[in-house]
Amino acid sequence: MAIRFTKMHGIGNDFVVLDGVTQQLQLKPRDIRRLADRRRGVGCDQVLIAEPPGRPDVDFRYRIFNADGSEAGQCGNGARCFARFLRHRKLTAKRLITVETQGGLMTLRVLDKHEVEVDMGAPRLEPADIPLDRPARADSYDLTVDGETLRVGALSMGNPHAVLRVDDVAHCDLERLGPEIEGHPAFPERVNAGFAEIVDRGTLRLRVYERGAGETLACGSGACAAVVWGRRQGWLDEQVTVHLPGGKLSVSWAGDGEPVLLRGPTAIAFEGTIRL
Ligand SMILES: N[C@@H](CCC[C@H](N)C(=O)O)C(=O)O
Repeated sequence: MAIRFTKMHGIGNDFVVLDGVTQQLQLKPRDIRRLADRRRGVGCDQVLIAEPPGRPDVDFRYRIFNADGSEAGQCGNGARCFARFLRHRKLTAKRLITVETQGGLMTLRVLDKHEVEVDMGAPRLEPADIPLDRPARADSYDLTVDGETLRVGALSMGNPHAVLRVDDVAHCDLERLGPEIEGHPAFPERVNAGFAEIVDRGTLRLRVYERGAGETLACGSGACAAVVWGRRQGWLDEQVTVHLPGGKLSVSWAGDGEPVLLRGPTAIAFEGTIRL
């Protein structure tokens, strides 16, 4: 099977994006792993697929697969690239696009040639919605990792996130703690692990060890989760610039029950065909 693809990235979080509207695609987890393989395939953190919607009030179905072949409910950087891809491939001419994901509905707003803003919906804080194996909702949770107790925030942005506050993100223990938090038994569907340094009330530095992909250069939903947790702790204002290894994103959140807005650039790296 020969598949046309577009290789994109949002500040270095990279994607193989596929048109499953005009192309017949039936990909198995091993095909996703092959596409994502940086030596044997195209290489990416996530594979994104555009499909026809399952309901009339939505423009497209937006499917997200991690490099390890698992399917995810949300990808913020991917959503921005997805909007640009839909217009680039002439699948739509709209600037305001509604998509459905496993994690819920999202609105994508194309601001100019490169910049896209995504309405990520309201964060979900109940343990059952994350999912997190804890009997009651709390501001932070104790997580035992390697005999050490970590105090983390946990919430869902349509996908699960744990956020840990660190003093210096450049020298935090992400390589050791990232995989331990990702696979911690308290998170039955695994979790994305964010390491956040609060610089001031409007600035965060963040690194994310992503579920199913390892450390990425940026994670949009991770940036939103870190801002939500930081704001609920009283450390951050409504508008926050999040600095990630690959660049910066803008996140704004008015507070409980309100949607999180994520804004940043998108890039097309190259296009081609791969035989699976
Ligand atoms: N890179 C993403 C998140 C991708 C999915 C995540 N690894 C998961 O499994 O939930 C983003 O920009 O949000």
